[in-house]
Amino acid sequence: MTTDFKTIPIIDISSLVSKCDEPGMAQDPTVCEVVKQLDQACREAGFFYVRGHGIPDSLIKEVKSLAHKFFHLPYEEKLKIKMTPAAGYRGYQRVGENVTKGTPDMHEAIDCYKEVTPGMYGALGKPMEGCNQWPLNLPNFKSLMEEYVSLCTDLSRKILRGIALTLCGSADALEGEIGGNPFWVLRIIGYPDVSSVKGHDSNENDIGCGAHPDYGLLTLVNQDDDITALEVRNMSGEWIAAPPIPGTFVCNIGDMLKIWSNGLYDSTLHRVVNNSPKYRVCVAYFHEPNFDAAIEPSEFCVKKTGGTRRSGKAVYGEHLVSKVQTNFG
Ligand SMILES: N=C(N)NCCCC[C@H](N)C(=O)O
Ligand SMILES: O=C(O)CCC(=O)C(=O)O
Ligand SMILES: [Fe+2]
Repeated sequence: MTTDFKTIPIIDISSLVSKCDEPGMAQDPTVCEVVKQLDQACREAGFFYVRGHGIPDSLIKEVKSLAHKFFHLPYEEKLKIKMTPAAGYRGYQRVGENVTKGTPDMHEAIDCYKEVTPGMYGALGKPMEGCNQWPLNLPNFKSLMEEYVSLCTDLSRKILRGIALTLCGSADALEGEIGGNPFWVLRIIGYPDVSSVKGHDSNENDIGCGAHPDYGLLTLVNQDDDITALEVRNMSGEWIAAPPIPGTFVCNIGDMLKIWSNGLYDSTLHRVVNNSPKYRVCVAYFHEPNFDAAIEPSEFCVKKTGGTRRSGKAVYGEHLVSKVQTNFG
């Protein structure tokens, strides 16, 4: 459960990032301080900013700048990498094609997933089988995004070692069968500016992305620097802004970590409203469990939360496929 938080905490994770693979790191006072702050943020908001994460600012900026370049291409060009079920739901989706709770979202996006080869996970993985579709005439797009994914994967692994430490005293508890071979999702998202969305009298279409939780373990949001559009719902239902803070990622807990923590951490609802006169991009990296992991409340967290299991088992891949299939009608 979240609380009535009014702001989203900022955590400097530099000591966790530099020491999380050292033996004895669990006793290091600076690591313990980061871990304590992570725990508090995850309990109270399920959302936090990280600084001191070690991913170069130049790369973070370049990723957004290439995203802007792609979305500025003519529509026919973008359609060359159109997302289809046959392509494993990978590729470009136009504005309004993604649907949240029955309402079309006012965003366009490229969805990318870790590769799933034919037969890799049997029937479970079949809908996601395929290779990513990259823009053909932005030659460095693929290599830049792949480098970005690899750094985000490593950073998420480090943050999850801190979270595992606070939840059960052992840094590798979310590795192995849970997340030792993590699946990932990258969404490169563009939100039209307010004038192009509210072209006519209706304003029911002004939601860039409707209220939703994320699906996996941990999300890293890299958003445009000058527009506040992401909003997070607190316990009373108020929408708390998550404005861009240069040099940081916004991080949030997904459904699988909610289950594993037995609800101690919530996969907090959030939405995107771009009321700005500028086009906004966001590149969201989703760090997920192993595709075929069966996630259930961990013993430590059941004890911490009073002894009652608040959830049954969920297979991550099934959860993802059911979400993806309803996202596109
Ligand atoms: N992989 C993630 N988390 N994607 C988030 C997309 C959120 C919107 C989607 N239509 C939904 O309803 O979930
Ligand atoms: O655009 C953003 O800031 C967040 C996007 C988001 O929540 C998502 O794609 O899951
Ligand atoms: Fe999200």
